[in-house]
Amino acid sequence: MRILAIDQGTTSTRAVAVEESGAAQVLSARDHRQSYPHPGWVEHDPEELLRNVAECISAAGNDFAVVGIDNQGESCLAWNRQTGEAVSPVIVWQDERTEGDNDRLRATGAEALTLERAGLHLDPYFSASKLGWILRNAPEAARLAASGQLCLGTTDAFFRHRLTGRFETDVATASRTSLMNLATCAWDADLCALFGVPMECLPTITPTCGEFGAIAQGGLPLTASIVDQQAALRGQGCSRRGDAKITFGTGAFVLAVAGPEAPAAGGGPVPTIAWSKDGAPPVYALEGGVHAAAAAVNWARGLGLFSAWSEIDDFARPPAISRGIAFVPALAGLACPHWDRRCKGTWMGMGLDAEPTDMVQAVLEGIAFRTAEVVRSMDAFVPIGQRISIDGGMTRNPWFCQFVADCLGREVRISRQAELTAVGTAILAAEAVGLRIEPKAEFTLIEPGEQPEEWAATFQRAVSCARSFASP
Ligand SMILES: O=P(O)(O)OC[C@H](O)CO
Repeated sequence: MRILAIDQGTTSTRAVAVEESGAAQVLSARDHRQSYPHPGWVEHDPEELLRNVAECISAAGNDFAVVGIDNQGESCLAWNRQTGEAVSPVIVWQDERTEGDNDRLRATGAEALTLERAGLHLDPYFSASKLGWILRNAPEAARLAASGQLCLGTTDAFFRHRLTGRFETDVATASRTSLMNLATCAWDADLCALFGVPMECLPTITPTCGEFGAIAQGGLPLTASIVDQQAALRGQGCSRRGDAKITFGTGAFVLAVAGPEAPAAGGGPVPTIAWSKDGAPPVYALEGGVHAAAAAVNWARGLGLFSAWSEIDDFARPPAISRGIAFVPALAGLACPHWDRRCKGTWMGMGLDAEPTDMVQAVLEGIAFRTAEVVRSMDAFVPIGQRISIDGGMTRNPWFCQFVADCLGREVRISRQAELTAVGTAILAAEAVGLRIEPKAEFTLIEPGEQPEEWAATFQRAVSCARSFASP
């Protein structure tokens, strides 16, 4: 028995075959274009994403029991209900164009409503203000809305509509929009009105696994649909309250299982749905992200600060922070727990002796310090276990993993199992039809080393300086 997982992330789309043993093999992978049409705007071409998904499914063949698909979270778009044709670009989760809209809503006191109902504060990260923006700025979307022919949704709903003919989204992805009531798991009329999103344009909310129809090309049944971060949480085997994982991808996302009750919404870490099965109450999670992780490292490489990855998996000099050099990786704003969009990436403390290597070392350290800051902020809502599972491309860097463990003051566990996001998606897809995938529990454990307390304090000072530079 093999399950096909389609991992549609921020930078690429991959088809992964997952065996009963959890063994995962990447069958095909396609990158897509990132567009930055204005400062702070990030877009994808919906047809390119869909083509990549369809090509990945075709290339994989038909020798699978079922298919699951995971998506890039809050990224969203508008399309024509009749033709399925997109009438807006995909506005990506990193996009900041609705910062002013969110500020204006905050000034009216609307954040009390979003926190109470969706568990989310006002921020361009979540889909709602982006969908409202599309309706106000894409004339074709407004025309279709007037004639009852507009679909608004996250990328998963677009793929599912075009692939299976069913206009549906899953409850975990819906919990990232700020339009869904976190307690009832239904679209909320007041939230929709607040953001100017007509409720009738939104997809039907389904559990994360179930019978979601057959994929038009090839006829394989789609039985799971979920946000990639939640899929990774499942793939890491996190199931008890406090079990947590960090995926170091484009961004670094910490998710912790909260259990059958939604964690309190405080405007720092974000309560969210982890997954749900038909008929059963959902499992909640708590999330906090560092919005530029591998994106920051790639950016540093693009600047010419290093060329080969092997150059940054060990450093001759002691940590940059111990030498007074810090980098705040706020290249896409400073997310949890600050939610300060104006703050930008900032190096501090360099003298004439500073070298490119010091700057990259500070970038890696900054990502680790920020991640530890996120975990600390989550601890107050859901006590996080003493062992945290980590995955993602950056975990191939042993120096970085040790530094993360030191900053967290916790043991980190790196699975030898590859492709955990796809594995999590496949586990859910299999469960929907009564099949089981049981990955082997083989890990590398890294014990935390002692880290002088003043390093975290120095980093916090750097964060404060970066924030006050942005908003004096
Ligand atoms: O596609 P990734 O792996 O960068 O993850 C994106 C997150 O789900 C955004 O919240």
